[in-house]
Amino acid sequence: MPSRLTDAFRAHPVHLHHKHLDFTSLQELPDSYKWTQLDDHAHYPSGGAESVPVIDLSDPNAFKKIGHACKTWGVFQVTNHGFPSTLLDNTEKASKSLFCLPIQQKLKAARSPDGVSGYGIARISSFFSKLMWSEGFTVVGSPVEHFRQLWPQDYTQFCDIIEEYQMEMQKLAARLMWLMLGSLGITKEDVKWAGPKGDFEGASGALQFNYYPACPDPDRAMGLAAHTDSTLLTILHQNSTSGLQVLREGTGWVTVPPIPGGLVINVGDLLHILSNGLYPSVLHRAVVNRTKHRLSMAYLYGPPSSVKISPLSKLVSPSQPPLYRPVTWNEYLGTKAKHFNKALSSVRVCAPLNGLVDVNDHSNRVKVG
Ligand SMILES: O=C(O)CCC(=O)C(=O)O
Ligand SMILES: [Fe+2]
Repeated sequence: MPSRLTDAFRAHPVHLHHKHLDFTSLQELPDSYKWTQLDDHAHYPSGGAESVPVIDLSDPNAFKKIGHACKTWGVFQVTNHGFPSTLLDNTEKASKSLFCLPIQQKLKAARSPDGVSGYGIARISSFFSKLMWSEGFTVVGSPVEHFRQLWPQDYTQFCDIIEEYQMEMQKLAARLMWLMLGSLGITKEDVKWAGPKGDFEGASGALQFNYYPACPDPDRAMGLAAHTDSTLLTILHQNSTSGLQVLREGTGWVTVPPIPGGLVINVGDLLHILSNGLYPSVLHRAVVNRTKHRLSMAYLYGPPSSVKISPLSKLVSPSQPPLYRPVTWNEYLGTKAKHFNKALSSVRVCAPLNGLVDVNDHSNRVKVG
């Protein structure tokens, strides 16, 4: 499967040059990194009293709380999720040591224009005229090829950590899928592609490490511009520096504070489609910090490559017609590579019925070029 996901990216090359990545040499924010209000959603206020729900997975009411969080926020944090904490620590250490390598070393593992794995700037950079204050590393499938270039002597220990991380994340993602779908009344019979054991056997994930160095002028810089994820769901671990923000209708940007051992769960575009628009895929971004670096690790979870994702039949009725046409993950990634934040509207077949707001129509408020 990973090779199929790789194919989707190969079909939609992104030509980015990676030469701006030596942040350590920059004492001042260059103009090419200075974002204005027009470049993003800077005109939305930050703050507000509301906060993203935190849900303890050992709480007997977790199920109900997840459904409510998905409907009203499209994002929540989980604690007591059972993901091994030493594995989180070791993976964070591995990615920190990756980003701390000299730039020339990191560039040996640079992502090629038509590739998906490797080191480089955010793929969404091509939609913006300004550069983002971050660097990234993506792993799809085995990391061995790139890790050998980064750490010729001791790459195997890093590979072991990452492979275990992918395996554990896949298990947690399947569990979260059922909690999120179950809240909509969806059972294993309704999702044939979840496989006979209901463990989403053929599903797969990409691992995205993001590093945001301390920035001399954080108020004018942008770590990662506003976007939704092209996934079913995303599981994000962040280090102790805050920076992730989600856009809350009527409130503005809300910071998702790091909580020790907590994981952030986002509804992605494909779960939005599957839920026939009931769960919004949350618009989010990362801002940067003057004195502290920030690190995040996102597990981007998607369906098997052959599966067409469309609104689940239980969620469709004459009064709730399907809002989206069926798409595979690969097709959707292609649409995203072309239309970015307008991708969801481009696969929509039906306008929301009277009185229903299309929670994901960001097209009128996102500048994409
Ligand atoms: O760094 C973060 O908190 C956000 C990362 C993110 O949104 C992504 O990798 O898609
Ligand atoms: Fe994201």
